[in-house]
Amino acid sequence: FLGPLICKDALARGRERGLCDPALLTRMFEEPEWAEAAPVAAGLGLVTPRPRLAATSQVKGSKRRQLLATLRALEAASLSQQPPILPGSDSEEEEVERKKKRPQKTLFANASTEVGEKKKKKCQKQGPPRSDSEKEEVERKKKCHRGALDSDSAEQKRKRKCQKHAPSNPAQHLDSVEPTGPKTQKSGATDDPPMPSLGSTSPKPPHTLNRKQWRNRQKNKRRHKNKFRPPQMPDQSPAEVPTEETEMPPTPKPDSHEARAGALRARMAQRLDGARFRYLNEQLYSGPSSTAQRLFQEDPEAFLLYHRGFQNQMKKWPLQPVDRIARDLRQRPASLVVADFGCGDCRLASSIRNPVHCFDLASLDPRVTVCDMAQVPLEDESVDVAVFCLSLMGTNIRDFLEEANRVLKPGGLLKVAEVSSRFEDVRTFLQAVTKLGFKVIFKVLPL
Ligand SMILES: C[S@@+](CC[C@H](N)C(=O)[O-])C[C@H]1O[C@@H](n2cnc3c(N)ncnc32)[C@H](O)[C@@H]1O
Repeated sequence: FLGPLICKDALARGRERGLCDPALLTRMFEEPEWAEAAPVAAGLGLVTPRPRLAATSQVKGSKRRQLLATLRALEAASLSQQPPILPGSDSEEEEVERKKKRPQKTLFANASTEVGEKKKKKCQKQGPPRSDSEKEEVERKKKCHRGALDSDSAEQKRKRKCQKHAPSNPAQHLDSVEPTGPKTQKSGATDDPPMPSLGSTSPKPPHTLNRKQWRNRQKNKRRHKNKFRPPQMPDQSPAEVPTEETEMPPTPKPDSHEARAGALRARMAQRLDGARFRYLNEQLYSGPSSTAQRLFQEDPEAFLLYHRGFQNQMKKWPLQPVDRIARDLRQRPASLVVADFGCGDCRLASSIRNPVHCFDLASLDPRVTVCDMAQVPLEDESVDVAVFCLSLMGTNIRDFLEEANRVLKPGGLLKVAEVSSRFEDVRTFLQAVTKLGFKVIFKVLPL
């Protein structure tokens, strides 16, 4: 920053023109990283997610194809075996019939075909020798079923989970558990004969294979959903897998996805604000102050946006020029009247005890007098200190300096703070200011 303190020379108030050429001034805020920020953000936001989505859908597609192939193989195996059903065989159909007698367990068992399979296998291992009596068979199966349930705590947990979710879609469970009505070995053998499980050798009538197919299909659907279907990216309609929707617990993935999306949106919004700030900044520097005044009058939002961007930039600076000016002024009498040209949010007025006239193109604070600082509503020779802190914008800065010269008392102080890149040649600028009637007391470069 350049911080010249320029003392007004009362004898040199001739206001010689043409010596403070705006062409000598370059623009603020042209640091390369500012210009590069927006493209970097666009790359992050638009390019990155695409390959990730494509890869996910490919994996899902291949897994689904694998599952379908497995399903077809299972169905083909069942059809080709067509084992004869034996009285008292421990088939899945019988398992279903037992489940029907105990509604809660039935709900569980049918909510998870995988669990049903495990139970059936345990029954086959643990169950007593088969009896010719249907009653004994039923009793044996009940015992077996209970034993399986008691011995597998993980299974019970799953059961409870399924029972918990069951009411959310009772129709599905009803359809799954009791497609043919009440369950007994007899009824299963007549109306809807039991089907052999995958590992079972129990003979089954051919016409019951459809049921087996149906069960396998349900099981594979559940497996597919539980293992491969991320909840945040459903690829099946609810009608296809109604129970799975209730079985799937919310995972942190959707939340983190939402959080990432939110953060990305915030970043993009911030980048967009930055781009709009740079655009407005360019407008302020590249035209006369009257154009800037019109811009903010027609679009007050633009002024807010400009200052939001300015504040964001200021946060990155190690030193706020306005704070440096305030510090200097605090070492002077508080009775000095100050005029802050381009005051922004009145930070200077808030930092010192002096009376401060605040001027800006729009108002961020009640203390601001909205005007073009090329013409401020002050009497000639009415202020002790005129301040331009990062506000020498526009192509008519000579007008601003002449206005400051007008309102300053003889011997008053003109304080200017600018980024050094604003000036193509600082010495030339100071010479021009001198010819306007000021005497350079000191300058700090950089600040
Ligand atoms: C970069 S900001 C600096 C604000 C404040 N001086 C600071 O240092 O925090 C520049 C300010 O000058 C104001 N400004 C620029 N040209 C102006 C003009 N012709 N008349 C009044 N204010 C102007 C802008 O609106 C803006 O608020």
